[in-house]
Amino acid sequence: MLIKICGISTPETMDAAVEAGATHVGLVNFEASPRHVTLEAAASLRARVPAGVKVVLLTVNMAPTDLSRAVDLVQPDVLQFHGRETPDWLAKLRETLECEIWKAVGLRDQGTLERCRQWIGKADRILFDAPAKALPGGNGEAFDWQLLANHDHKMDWGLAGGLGPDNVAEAIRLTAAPLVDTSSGVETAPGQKNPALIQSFCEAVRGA
Ligand SMILES: O=C(O)c1ccccc1NCC(=O)[C@H](O)[C@H](O)COP(=O)(O)O
Repeated sequence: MLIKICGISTPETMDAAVEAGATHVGLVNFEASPRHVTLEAAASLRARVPAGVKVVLLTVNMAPTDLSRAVDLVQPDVLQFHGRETPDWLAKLRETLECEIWKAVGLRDQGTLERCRQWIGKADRILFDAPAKALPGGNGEAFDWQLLANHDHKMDWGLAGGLGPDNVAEAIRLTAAPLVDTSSGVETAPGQKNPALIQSFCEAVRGA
């Protein structure tokens, strides 16, 4: 089971996520987010992460030149896109960059799920999240997990949106998600990650 702790912004919580057994750690580069880290700070946090744990850099509608600087500086294992990026652009990045390309999609209804087929062969993984609200992600809201129950997935995927230590086991049971992602659910306030909650989340996933 893959576990992503997203929106890490301090060395202490990065270390806590790694020690708790996260397989992926997320860094948000989006100024409107309470979890925003500059590319320089992201590079410094990235340097603490041991081989074997994948670093995910999140961007929203980043210009191609800025993206290339971000990749050079942070050297992420995964780029996660939360904006209006097109399938063709992501496919091109997938061909040219060495990192994995993930696309986050706000899952509103069955129609959204069907339109997600457009990412097959264009992205390495799709991350089903709650529909965007104030932020494109990290809003701490769950969507209707029943949409994914028994769904015939044609590409790698993950589940995000309002997951925390108390509900992640139920989410896994209902959806059989191979990867779960949390941000707000392991915080005591927006942007304030808590090591004990990170540990509880990882334990709840492993116990599911
Ligand atoms: O976390 C943010 O602030 C954020 C801002 C802009 C784009 C994406 C963002 N987060 C993306 C994530 O992968 C979150 O972990 C995911 O949306 C789940 O968040 P939450 O519901 O708070 O657990």
